[in-house]
Amino acid sequence: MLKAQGLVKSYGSRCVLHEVDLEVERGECVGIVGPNGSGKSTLMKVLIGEELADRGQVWLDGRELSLYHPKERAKKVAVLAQESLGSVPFTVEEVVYMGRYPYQKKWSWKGKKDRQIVEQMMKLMGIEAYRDRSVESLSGGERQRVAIAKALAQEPELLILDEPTTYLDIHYQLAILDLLHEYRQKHQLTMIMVLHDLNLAAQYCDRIVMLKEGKVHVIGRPEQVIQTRFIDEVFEVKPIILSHPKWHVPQLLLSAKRESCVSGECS
Ligand SMILES: Nc1ncnc2c1ncn2[C@@H]1O[C@H](COP(=O)(O)OP(=O)(O)OP(=O)(O)O)[C@@H](O)[C@H]1O
Repeated sequence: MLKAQGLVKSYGSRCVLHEVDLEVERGECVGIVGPNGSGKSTLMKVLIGEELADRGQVWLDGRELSLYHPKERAKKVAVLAQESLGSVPFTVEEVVYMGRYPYQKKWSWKGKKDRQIVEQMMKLMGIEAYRDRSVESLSGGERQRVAIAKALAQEPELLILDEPTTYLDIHYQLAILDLLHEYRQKHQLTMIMVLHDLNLAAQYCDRIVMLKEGKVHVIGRPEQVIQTRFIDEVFEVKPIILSHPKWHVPQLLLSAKRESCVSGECS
């Protein structure tokens, strides 16, 4: 579905992506993890053509990304950027309709299919009750669900999400990732998502790419990547790693550096 080869990107004299290669199969979910400033968002931007790489190439469905007309590309790829909606003076329903923009024809705006899909996505994300509310009046978590509904209304083949669980409480983190997982399986959707939470990445991603200073440090299945050694090398943290009792994927237990609390007294 997506192939990137030899991506190099600098801002001024600072190189933030060094020879990054990535291949993502159709229907696969790939997580991008790494410390702050390691180049995750920059990689996302290069993969969707929002930023141009200084070197290297990206192919989408076998065709070089730059050869796609923006509207044609938007039918294939939807993006949920960080803070993607910000404060916009539109209603929830209007924003979800914006996801249908790539399908807009001159004389047939808001056709039956557009209406059906917008309703379906609002229902899926549990935001129908807010349809007439201004997006500005929503909480961060509610706004995030509107942004995901808009992205899915695009009916993409590839969904790229930059920290989709930002602002979401633990209930909605799981609810949204479960919904996306289910939707992905039903529709053979390919997903690439930046996640800060390594435990969620291990549970929801088929493969994980761990970046360090703009380079791919390790790539593989969760059990190949979520290892104490790599986490120490990349994040400078030595976690305890356990196997999830239900899903048998690695899960991290972080240890505070201070002495632990014993019988309620913290030192
Ligand atoms: N437009 C820009 N101009 C200059 N430097 C930039 C620009 N965008 C990103 N950078 C720098 O590139 C580096 C990588 O940034 P990027 O946003 O890709 O990191 P990230 O891994 O997504 O970080 P975070 O986890 O904090 O979101 C950072 O040092 C950042 O300051």
